[in-house]
Amino acid sequence: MPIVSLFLITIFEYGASSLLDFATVKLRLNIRGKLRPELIELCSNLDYPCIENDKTLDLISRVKTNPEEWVYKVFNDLISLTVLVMKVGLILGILAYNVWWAVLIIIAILIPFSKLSIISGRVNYEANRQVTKQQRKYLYFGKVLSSRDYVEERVLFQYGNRINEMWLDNYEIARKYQLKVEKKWFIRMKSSGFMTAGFCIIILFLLLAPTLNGVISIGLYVSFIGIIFELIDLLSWDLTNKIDAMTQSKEAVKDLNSFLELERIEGANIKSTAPLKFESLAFRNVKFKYPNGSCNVLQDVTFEMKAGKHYAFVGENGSGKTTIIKLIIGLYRGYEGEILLNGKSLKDYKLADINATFSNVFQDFAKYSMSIRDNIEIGDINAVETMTDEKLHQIVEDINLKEQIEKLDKGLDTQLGKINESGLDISGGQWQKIAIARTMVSSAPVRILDEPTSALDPISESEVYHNFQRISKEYTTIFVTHRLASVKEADEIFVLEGGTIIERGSHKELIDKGEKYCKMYETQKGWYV
Ligand SMILES: Nc1ncnc2c1ncn2[C@@H]1O[C@H](COP(=O)(O)OP(=O)(O)OP(=O)(O)O)[C@@H](O)[C@H]1O
Repeated sequence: MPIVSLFLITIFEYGASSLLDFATVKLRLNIRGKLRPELIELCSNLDYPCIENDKTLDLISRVKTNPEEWVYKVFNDLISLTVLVMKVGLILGILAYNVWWAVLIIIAILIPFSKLSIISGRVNYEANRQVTKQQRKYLYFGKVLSSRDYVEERVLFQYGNRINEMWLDNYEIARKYQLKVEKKWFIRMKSSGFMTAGFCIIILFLLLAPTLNGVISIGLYVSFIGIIFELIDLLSWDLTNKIDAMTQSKEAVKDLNSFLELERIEGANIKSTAPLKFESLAFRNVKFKYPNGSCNVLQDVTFEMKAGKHYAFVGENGSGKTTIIKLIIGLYRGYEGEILLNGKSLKDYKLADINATFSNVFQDFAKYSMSIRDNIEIGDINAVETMTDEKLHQIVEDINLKEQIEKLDKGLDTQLGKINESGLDISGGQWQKIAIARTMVSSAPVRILDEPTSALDPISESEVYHNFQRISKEYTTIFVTHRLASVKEADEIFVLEGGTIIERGSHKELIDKGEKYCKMYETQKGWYV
């Protein structure tokens, strides 16, 4: 019987541990499969100011680094802690049955040490938070040193050593901080372990007297020695360690909750399929300060735009042109004053409606490592299925890219960027033309181009402008530009300075006025004469 039992137990032990390994792998994969896609979707719905905020960025980066590990750890730590508590409880129970006062002493020691472990877990996770902050910096410098986006300047300026130093500085701060916290943690844990061991040994000494007096038998005393040493092992390291790990996991889950509570945009990633009929857009005494900024970058901005007209914002660097565009397309809602779309506050519109009303090309437009076709089609995400080659060919002709695309073996299906092996690397100006094409493909009634032709050669620039204006006749257009020659045709030009509109009118009116705009225009004209 004993041999058969031993055999069965061995088989069970082996089978159970293999089963547990399998279940663990499956659980991990399941958590990953559920959590990752949801996190990615939640990230893409984040309100724009959240993405610009330093603290939120750190939170996102912590949450995105192995979130499934933390969730799995909480589950795993909870099970191991339960097993440990049961073990300790059983040993204490045996001890209590024989010498109840020893158990009271042990419990009295356990309470402060458990608290210490909880504090230590929090400190450790806080260290993790600090390290992520530093990590974001050194990862950035690492990217500057290795990414191909920086390669030309890296070679030209030979700044490798300097950036390497910056990388090392930030890396060292993170490393030293972590080391300091881990040292403290080790000393704290070890000393509490030694103290627990000390107290347990004192109990053994105290039990000597009743043993010598015959109250406790020698056999029982010997088994107490075994039990107490087992307890020392569990209490001095395992239990405190587990409580610490559990607290860290709890903090990570708190982070996950804070991430879930971040402000999100209802209906982000959705574009209304039926764009609004655009009638007017008005700014009334709009003042605006960036969430992380110290002062207003827009001061009492007031203007009105009507459907079918062409408008332009001009002004020096930093005067607030792009900020106005960001407010128009609903990226920020924390402004003073009023922004009215068709007479109704912009804040009362769903983002899906705003998205369908405005299409724009930003100065720092994105370069997608996808085919030329996909790069253009995402400009009207609702019409991807119905987009015809004819329409796409017309657009590439309008942006002066037809000839170059025709020379490519795969034409519109040529992959751009470097993530594909056969990806084509195109020039800055060509990327810019593709970004402009995204606006042209869109059915939004208002088209915004923010500094759209900075990388274009003069011939392309004039052709793109000419074509853009020709095909945008029934649209309302808003240009932000430094090239004043390109805004001559605009119905109304707004001249910005220090976040305020200082002049407005047609090109002719502003030239006749002879003030800021006129001076800027004359200066630019002087370059060519
Ligand atoms: N995300 C931001 N957070 C804080 N301040 C910002 C942010 N973006 C811009 N600013 C500040 O707002 C002011 C206006 O910037 P904006 O980009 O609107 O100027 P701009 O007229 O478009 O300039 P440019 O002609 O150089 O493109 C600047 O002083 C800038 O430093």
